[in-house]
Amino acid sequence: MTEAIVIDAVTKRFTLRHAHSIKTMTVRALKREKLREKFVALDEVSATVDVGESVALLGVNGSGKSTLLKVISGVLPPDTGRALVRGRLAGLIEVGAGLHPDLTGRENVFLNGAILGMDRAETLRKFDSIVEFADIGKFLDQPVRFYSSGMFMRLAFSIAVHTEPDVFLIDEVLAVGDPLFREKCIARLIEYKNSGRTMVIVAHDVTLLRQLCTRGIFMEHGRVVWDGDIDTAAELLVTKRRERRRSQGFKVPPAGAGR
Ligand SMILES: Nc1ncnc2c1ncn2[C@@H]1O[C@H](COP(=O)(O)OP(=O)(O)OP(=O)(O)O)[C@@H](O)[C@H]1O
Repeated sequence: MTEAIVIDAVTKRFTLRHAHSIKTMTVRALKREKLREKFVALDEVSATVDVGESVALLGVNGSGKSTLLKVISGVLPPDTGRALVRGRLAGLIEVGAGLHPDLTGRENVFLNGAILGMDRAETLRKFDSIVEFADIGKFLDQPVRFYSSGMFMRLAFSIAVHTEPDVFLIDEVLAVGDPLFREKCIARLIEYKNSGRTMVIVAHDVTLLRQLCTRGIFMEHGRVVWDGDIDTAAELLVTKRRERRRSQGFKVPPAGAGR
């Protein structure tokens, strides 16, 4: 099998600042408390994804999923280790990622298309199809800053999927927008997957992840704790979420009672 993505011992640290004003800085300094500290968001993460695989990244909030996708996409450089991607890459990593707020929908199709590797001729050829799928109608010539979050996502998704990427990275974007469009995106992603391309998707919706992926990577505190079948990864997520809610003082129904 050829590898589409290689993640090799990736570590990423962030600096957390505890003081954001001179006043709190002074108070903390007088109390000899730290003004900042290093936080490890990814801790020696390694994994490979073969061409044609659809992989779900799961974990409770803050476990490092988005950071890992950003490193894979090249948006964020790792501190140590490396991530390699083979072929054309498209990432929907933050809502509206790649769209410029001051440009119109039409202009963004060309700009974002180019960023994602399409030349003008290819964008022109696909333009009508992109606009039709995005269903932004009369807003096409409005700056995208006036779009609703659903419209924003529809356009970003439509451009990205029309670039026919070899590797598609998707972070939570399907949580935005109306249910009909979501269904349309899911159908498109299933088509994409069946065409033998590679996808890594982050979502909190376990049913969706089961629909799209057979493999799940479960992350906790920036480490991979499970890399295997999606059902085990999904079970882990349900269990960890329950534990987290319980530790926060919420009453949690027993396992199996309405996930
Ligand atoms: N730019 C940043 N500066 C400082 N800390 C950051 C930054 N980006 C992420 N973090 C921290 O790194 C940790 C991992 O964040 P990340 O967004 O990767 O988690 P996640 O698993 O995707 O969470 P969620 O499910 O909430 O999206 C979090 O504790 C987050 O606060």
